[in-house]
Amino acid sequence: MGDVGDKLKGYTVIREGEAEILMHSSNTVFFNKTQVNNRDMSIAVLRAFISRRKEEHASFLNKRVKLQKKVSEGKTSPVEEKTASAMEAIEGECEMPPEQTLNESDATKELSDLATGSESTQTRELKPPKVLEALAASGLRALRYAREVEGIGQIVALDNDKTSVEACKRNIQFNGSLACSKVEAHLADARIYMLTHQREFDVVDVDPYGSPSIFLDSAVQSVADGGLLMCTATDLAVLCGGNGEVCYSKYGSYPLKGKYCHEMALRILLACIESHANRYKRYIVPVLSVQMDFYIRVFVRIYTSASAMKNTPLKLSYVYQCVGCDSFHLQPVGRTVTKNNSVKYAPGFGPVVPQECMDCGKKFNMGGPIWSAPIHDQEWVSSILSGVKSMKESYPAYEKISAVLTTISEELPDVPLFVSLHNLCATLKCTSPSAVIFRSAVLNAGYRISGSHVNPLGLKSDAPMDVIWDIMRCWVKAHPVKVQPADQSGTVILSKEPKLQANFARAVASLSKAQAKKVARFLPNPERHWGPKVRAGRQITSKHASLLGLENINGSVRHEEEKQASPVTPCEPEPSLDQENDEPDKKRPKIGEEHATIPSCG
Ligand SMILES: C[S@@+](CC[C@H](N)C(=O)[O-])C[C@H]1O[C@@H](n2cnc3c(N)ncnc32)[C@H](O)[C@@H]1O
Ligand SMILES: [Zn+2]
Repeated sequence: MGDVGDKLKGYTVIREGEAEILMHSSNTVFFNKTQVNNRDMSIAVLRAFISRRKEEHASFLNKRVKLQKKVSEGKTSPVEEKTASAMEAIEGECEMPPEQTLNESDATKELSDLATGSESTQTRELKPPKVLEALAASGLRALRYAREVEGIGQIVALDNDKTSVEACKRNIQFNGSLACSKVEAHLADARIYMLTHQREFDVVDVDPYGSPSIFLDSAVQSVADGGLLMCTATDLAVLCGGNGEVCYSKYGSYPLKGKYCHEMALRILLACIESHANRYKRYIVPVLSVQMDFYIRVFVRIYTSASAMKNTPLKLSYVYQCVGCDSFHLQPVGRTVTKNNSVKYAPGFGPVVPQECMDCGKKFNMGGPIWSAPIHDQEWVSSILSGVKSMKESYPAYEKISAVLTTISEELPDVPLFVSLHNLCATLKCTSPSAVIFRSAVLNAGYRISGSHVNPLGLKSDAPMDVIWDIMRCWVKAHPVKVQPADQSGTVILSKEPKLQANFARAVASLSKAQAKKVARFLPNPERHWGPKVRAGRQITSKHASLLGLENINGSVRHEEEKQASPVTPCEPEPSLDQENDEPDKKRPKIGEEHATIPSCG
């Protein structure tokens, strides 16, 4: 007992979910308790992945039995024969990637799926999923996966920091025999490890300090076919347009400042992962993409198919955003042309906008390319949400993650980005209609509308911008504004007569389901300073203190290091919570109109 007591001297035990870690008072290994939301959400997705994988495997076996029956009866078409032999080759663990054993042009999607299913779905026996936690720090996440996710297989936890790996090993021991049998920790550079373990992991988790960009190329190669890549980015200031060139150099896309910048950040990250995957004839299918607290996190499945990869340009778009009125328009990167039953790929027609904004006459900034296809799979979202609700007690961050998932479940899946009601009103300098009234006018005009999980004031709609402005013109007719200078965007917009007569009568569907059921959608932070932590081992400066709060840095400020660059540049959170009648925001400076240097989100 004395020995154990001595060994634990200077440590405190931190418990999250089922796992416990030892944290030394010197706190040299990274730990941020605010990431409980991130870890809970990942556990929820992992659970859904495991059950989905079982269903897919059962369906694969079923289809294969049917196909084999057809083969033995000699009733197969040429495509089915090829599929059957491809499946045999897969079972015989041939070296060739499955998609190369098929003639891609004539194999039907379903049959090709049968032949190219994930390695684990290809064999009779479904092995428990192997997980890589590429940037593990204390190992808390890996330990929670091991202890809380039923049916999980081996978990490899990596870190390139010796102290972190030692702490991780100690924590594995501390969590008992189950943890010891499932989790192993290694000192390694994650990039090299992933590159030398190609397609080996059913799940790869990348949770870095700041940007994941340097890990993406090897991460997409390390995921098995049909496997899941989970990836965090905390560099929101970069992704949200604080420094467009840096974003371009890291992610290959230009961000735009605006109320939708957090959703744009998610879409930039997805486009970037897709571009790395494409290099290896792979492509992504997003399952869930979330912005929470001070970071974004995406969950995507990765598949291999040279033919499916040709669809990538159809899933990407540039974004034209007006510098005057913030109207935005998507410019697809590619398109398809169908001729005599054959599909050909071509560059997108453009530009989709004239030189001057059709609404206010100002110029456009062009951002992107972004991922403009759906960022969530709504079937997955429902099953993750119902899984979370059925195991409420096992999620320490239940309230937060169920609120986020509920809002996501109501997002229009096929509408990228959104308008902000306050922003529209700020442009026109008018009072704001309530969200319910505005939603009603959009619905009454025959369009769809939903909220957005990234912004309580964001409204997603398939209504074109001219319809949105017509609705606002009609609103202003009933709620007049003071005369403004002639060159202002709002004045130009209001000088045109609306083509559409907006109907503001309350529409039945104008309340979101969550609002109707009075389910919380946006929760305040549980504590003050619920934000990012500095890199472990970094000297704390008073700059960090002002960013993170004294509590989060144990009060240890080193004043002489004031000039050192800050590793964290958190993006300001949106201020209001489900407020529908607030005054419009002050307009932010526009890129291209003024020299905006603040790394804010909008
Ligand atoms: C944000 S922390 C990870 C937190 C952890 N995932 C959790 O949930 O608590 C990032 C970790 O990545 C490690 N790291 C940074 N670069 C790395 C690399 N190239 N290879 C492996 N680990 C790396 C750092 O030492 C640090 O411990
Ligand atoms: Zn405009």
